[in-house]
Amino acid sequence: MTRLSDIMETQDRLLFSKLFHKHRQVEVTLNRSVLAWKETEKSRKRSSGISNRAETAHIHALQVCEIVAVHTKDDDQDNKETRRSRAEAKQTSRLHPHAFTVSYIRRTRQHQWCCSEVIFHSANQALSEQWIKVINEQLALLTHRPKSLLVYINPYGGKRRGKRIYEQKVAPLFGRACISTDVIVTERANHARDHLKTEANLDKYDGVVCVGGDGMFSEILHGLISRTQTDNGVDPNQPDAELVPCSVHIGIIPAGSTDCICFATVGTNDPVTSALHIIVGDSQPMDVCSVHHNDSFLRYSVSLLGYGFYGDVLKDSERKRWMGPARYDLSGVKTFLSHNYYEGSISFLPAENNMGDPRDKLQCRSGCSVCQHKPSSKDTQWEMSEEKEMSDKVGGWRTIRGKFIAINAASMSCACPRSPKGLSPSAHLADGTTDLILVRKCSRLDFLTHLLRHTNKEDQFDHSFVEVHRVRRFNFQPQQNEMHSLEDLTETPKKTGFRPICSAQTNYNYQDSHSSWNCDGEILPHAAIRVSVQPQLIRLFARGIEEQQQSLLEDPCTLWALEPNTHYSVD
Ligand SMILES: Nc1ncnc2c1ncn2[C@@H]1O[C@H](COP(=O)(O)OP(=O)(O)OP(=O)(O)O)[C@@H](O)[C@H]1O
Repeated sequence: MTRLSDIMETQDRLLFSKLFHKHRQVEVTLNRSVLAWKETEKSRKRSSGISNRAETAHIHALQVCEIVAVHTKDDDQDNKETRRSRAEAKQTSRLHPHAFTVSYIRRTRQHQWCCSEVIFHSANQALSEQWIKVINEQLALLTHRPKSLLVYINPYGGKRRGKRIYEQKVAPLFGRACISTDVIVTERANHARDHLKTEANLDKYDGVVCVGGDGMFSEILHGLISRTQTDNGVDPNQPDAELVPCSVHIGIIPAGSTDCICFATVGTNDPVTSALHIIVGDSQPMDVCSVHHNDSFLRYSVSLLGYGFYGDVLKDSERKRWMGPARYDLSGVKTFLSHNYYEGSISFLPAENNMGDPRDKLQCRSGCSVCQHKPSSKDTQWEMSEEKEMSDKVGGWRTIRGKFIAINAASMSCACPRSPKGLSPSAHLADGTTDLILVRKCSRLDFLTHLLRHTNKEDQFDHSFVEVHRVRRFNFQPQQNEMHSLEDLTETPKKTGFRPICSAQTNYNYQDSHSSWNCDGEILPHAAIRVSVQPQLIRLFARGIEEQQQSLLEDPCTLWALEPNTHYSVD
């Protein structure tokens, strides 16, 4: 941890002045990293012996990189104050009429951020203007901050509030941070994807922002990746092609009914928090799985690829769209009771041992060390050798044939408010791997126990019928023409009391005998697929989920260690 005092002492002061804040005189210091102010009046009183905590100073500080903007104070800002403080404010304004406002990020709760303000007054106009100029010069050095954004709004996502959310909560913040925007309100599904693919002049923008849910994010993802490959002459139909990373960042303003990608990368679904991550130019790399059937490209996935249980739930729920979000619950129960398993063969290229393990309890957090590991030349050779090996040989591809209730590939934890740990609690956003979870056929009760463990603290992989592998690639080939209900397994069928709602079929055809792949909420048209993780193919305006320390919530400036007899805080 860096101490605030170290930063204050080691970095050269850019500016130091006595200004007024909340009607008190304060000593304000700016250096490259920190803006800090100390109440001089308070410390004078104390040092005159009135308080026995004579040495105590109350220092407020904020990081320059978390300043949103600085500008001349608006006249109506004083109106927010109480009657008494309004009178004091009037007096301060009379004596020190020149003021500037610093807008900055304040952490509230549950990973949420808000935009707060601190106002400094001065009697001297030139001094006030100098402060604005020098702080702006420091902000201009933060070159990773976006200046120009292309925004797509899905007006029909979630509760149809996308446009209002953007106009009321996000646009004013972008305006304050002097970010210019071109806004497109979509007129049909795939409007944003097609516009990005062919028309958008991406050279003009530092980022693309989507206002909507996961479906809308997926449109932006597909449009941007496709455009980048076309511009670089890469054929996305080649399953082994190494895709070119997108140079433009993606921002997500959550306004859908499912906002899992936002939740997984920011830790909360709050439009203001997301807007602030965009403004400060946060950058979170993210792996993307490319999914192929033979030599044709199907889709990209960043969160969950699920065959069997999750595929069946999605397929069934699509028929019940009229029910709204409740359809997922009904289809979940129905699919659980149907208790189908599917036979097939899965081969995969395991990640190297130094890439961690899905059960190591190391969660992917902001600045994750696992995601910062760059593939070594050995890793690369390993990948190159993959086509030669289709055996069970240790160190190369492995093949498992069997009967599975579910096959899931989680490229991130897939945590959401309903399943706080997610499908694979230790999956990483950007380590170049996906966690392949195989749930073999088992009893209903066993499967229920496994499912329930997604909602509590128990290890959902600690079952004899579940195995999990961290992999770089995998292929799935379904067994032809077979589908069973587990009811049919015993030679003399037992009455379990659970009659399948969908009765087991006797006349099989291809469509009915296979499950479907649920690819980030979309059904894939083929069961036989090849999946390749494309490491860090995109970057989001996010920083991953920050570790939350209680002290940090109470006082964001405890980012730095506290000094004895000195209080550091942010208003
Ligand atoms: N103008 C539009 N009209 C109709 N559909 C649109 C429009 N713009 C985008 N879409 C589509 O709407 C779908 C759902 O949007 P979005 O993800 O924003 O909301 P959502 O409520 O989370 O949706 P869902 O829960 O159904 O995934 C997306 O797949 C997107 O392609």
